[in-house]
Amino acid sequence: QFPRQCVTPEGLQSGTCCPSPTGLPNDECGSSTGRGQCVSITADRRPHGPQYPHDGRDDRERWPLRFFNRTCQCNGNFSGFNCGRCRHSLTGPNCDQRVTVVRRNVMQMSADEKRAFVDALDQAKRTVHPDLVICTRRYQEIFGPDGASVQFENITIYNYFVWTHYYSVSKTYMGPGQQSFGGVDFSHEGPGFVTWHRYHLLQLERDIYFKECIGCSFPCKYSDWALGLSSFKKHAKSIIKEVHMTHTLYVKFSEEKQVNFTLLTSALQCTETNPIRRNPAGNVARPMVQRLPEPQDVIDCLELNTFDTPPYYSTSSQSFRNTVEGYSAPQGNYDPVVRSLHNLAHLFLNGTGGQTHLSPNDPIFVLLHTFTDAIFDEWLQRHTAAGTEVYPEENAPIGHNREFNMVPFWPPIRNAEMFVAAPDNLGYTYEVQWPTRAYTISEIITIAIVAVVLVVAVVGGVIGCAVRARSYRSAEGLEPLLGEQFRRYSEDERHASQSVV
Ligand SMILES: O=C1C=c2cc(C(=O)O)[nH]c2=CC1=O
Repeated sequence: QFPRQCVTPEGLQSGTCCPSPTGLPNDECGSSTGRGQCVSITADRRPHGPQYPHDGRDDRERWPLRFFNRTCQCNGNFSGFNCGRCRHSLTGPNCDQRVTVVRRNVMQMSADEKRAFVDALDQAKRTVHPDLVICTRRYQEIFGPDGASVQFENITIYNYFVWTHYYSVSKTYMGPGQQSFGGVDFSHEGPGFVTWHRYHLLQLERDIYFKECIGCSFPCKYSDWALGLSSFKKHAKSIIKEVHMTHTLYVKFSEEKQVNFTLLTSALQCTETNPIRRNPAGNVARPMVQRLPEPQDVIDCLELNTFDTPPYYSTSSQSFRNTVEGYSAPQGNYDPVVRSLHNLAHLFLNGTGGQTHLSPNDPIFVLLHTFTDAIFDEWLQRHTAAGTEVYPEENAPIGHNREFNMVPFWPPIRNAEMFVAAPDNLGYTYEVQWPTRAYTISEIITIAIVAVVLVVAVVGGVIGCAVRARSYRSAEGLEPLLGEQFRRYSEDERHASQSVV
């Protein structure tokens, strides 16, 4: 997960990763054209949350300081490890043209559109990442046995997407003969969950966009996993088939026991014959996960006002983040036996997609997480003003994830993409029909009573008016309008009707 140009023995020893986007000398971070400059990284030094009782044992803490302490800081609309790219939603040589893609429901796409989506993922599975390589060992061993053969590997674009998730959830290696620590992972069960995964999808979208399709776009697609089991059964086969990538259905990084070795990835040992497994609704040992979330669950979760709550963990109650992640009931109350929303959708798949260290191997992950992100997007629109930071820095909780996210958009590394701001600057929008809340029994009774009262009042009023009009007409009808017999008001009546000033 580092730029290929930076992982030379000299580059690692210098601690500086500031490549030039043009390849020209004296142009680190595109400084000659004002794109960016090479700066020292300041990582957040506040203590980790209590869920992670270690300090300095894991390369991922205060990322990426273990590897590099100087990187590019890009100016204005520029972005990327060398400031050679544009920020999300911008394109063109000067990064001043806005592009917005629409992330659509895969079930509403034509056969040709679906094929194009699957083909793009398939290409991504087979195309070596143009810029990034992965680090296959822990830092102590990064220079190799001879001190000069650095331990990095090429990886394809899709497998890089799998890898970043895998790396983020890996246990902390505590040393030979000691049990690895798995009490937290670095991308789930904490405030960074939705933002980490948002960036994860953006990264795939942008890598495919740049590699495959310069000048066009590759928006992620979603599938609505909150249909409930009965609707899902109607659509499930096609949902699952949509992303059936025939020649690439194998699992990378499959060995969880890797945590006991210093080798980080078993991909190197893993053959491409290890198939992706799916058995939706098939976990008979755990009936609770044989169902899918319901539309009402999404409605309830979107009503929670607070983004996250203490202890900023999988035990938080009344936290939108913990609820959409699926460790709380959809109404927000934490219950250790509950699995809902995103977690339930994963576990429902009952196979590769249900195991955190494997799940992105199954490309249905993209559809599942794009819908999770759509819920986050809707929550932001309903609960924050445009431009609001979900956590302004001074209010940011010190949860375990806050300290060491794997991607630099959340502390520790500050750059323009760090905070999740208004959705309109991310370059995509969603096309989702959000379910609306069904009325409760008491609301239905109240509405019925009010309706009956109104009807009675209106009907009564109409009848009353009609009767009065009739009697008036019958009385008046007897009198000529302008005849001698025209009825006069009595003197008393006339006085009574005069206003007193
Ligand atoms: O891939 C994932 C698999 C998960 C399983 C659970 C669970 O609640 O047991 N949660 C998961 C999150 C994932 O991202």
